[in-house]
Amino acid sequence: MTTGATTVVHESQDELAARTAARLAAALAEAQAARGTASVVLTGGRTGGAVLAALRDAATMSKLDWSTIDIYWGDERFLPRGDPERNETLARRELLDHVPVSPHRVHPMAPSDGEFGDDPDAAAEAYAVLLRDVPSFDVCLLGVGEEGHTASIFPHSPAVAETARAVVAVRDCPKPPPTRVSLTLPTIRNAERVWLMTAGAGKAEAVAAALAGAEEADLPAAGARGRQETLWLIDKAAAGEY
Ligand SMILES: O=C1O[C@H](COP(=O)(O)O)[C@@H](O)[C@H](O)[C@H]1O
Repeated sequence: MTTGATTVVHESQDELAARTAARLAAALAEAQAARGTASVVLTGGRTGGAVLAALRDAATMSKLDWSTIDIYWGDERFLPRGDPERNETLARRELLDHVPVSPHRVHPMAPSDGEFGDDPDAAAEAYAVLLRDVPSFDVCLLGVGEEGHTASIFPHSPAVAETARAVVAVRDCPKPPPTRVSLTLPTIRNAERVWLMTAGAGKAEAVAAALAGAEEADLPAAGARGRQETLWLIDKAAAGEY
């Protein structure tokens, strides 16, 4: 259930992307000022991609030391390296190829032609091992699907009920591609700030249900929240304001 969440409604998807990019740059700069490093979990999807593209252009970007930012993913489509459908490919195209990140601080989930071969369980387990050394994420960016999925946690799936593992393989997804790797809700809830970002009238029903307190089994996005902050960053259409 979504409790203690704040909703910020933007005029349009473009404004949502620009304002969220500036908000993200500020949050990461704050973490760097406090600790010398920062960490962010990226998401795929249309809004996620638009935010990354906007971050490239954000005025506040120059305040960031990209070399000390650790970059993770909330979910990945289990496809070959470089596949255009991979969330990693999207993030590299929209942002990472354009900023001076440290390659050793970029932590993609394994592709289906990587070291674990075509075994999403092994890829998920390896990512969980990697995360054992990560006390908490500063910011976890998430998208929201029409049916309320977030990361690759779909309604009434084994992933939404997972409480023991940090990362799981996801099979038979209703949205293609069918095989994915995803953080679980307990891992997402360990992030300091969780920002759910979505736009368009097609998302209005899911947003309204989540904010009204839907059960996470029915609507996984309703179970995503941060330790310090939970923000729903949406446009007017997703807010049901036409
Ligand atoms: O499949 C996915 O979809 C969601 C939402 O995408 P959108 O295009 O409807 O904004 C995304 O957050 C997730 O990372 C991705 O794998």
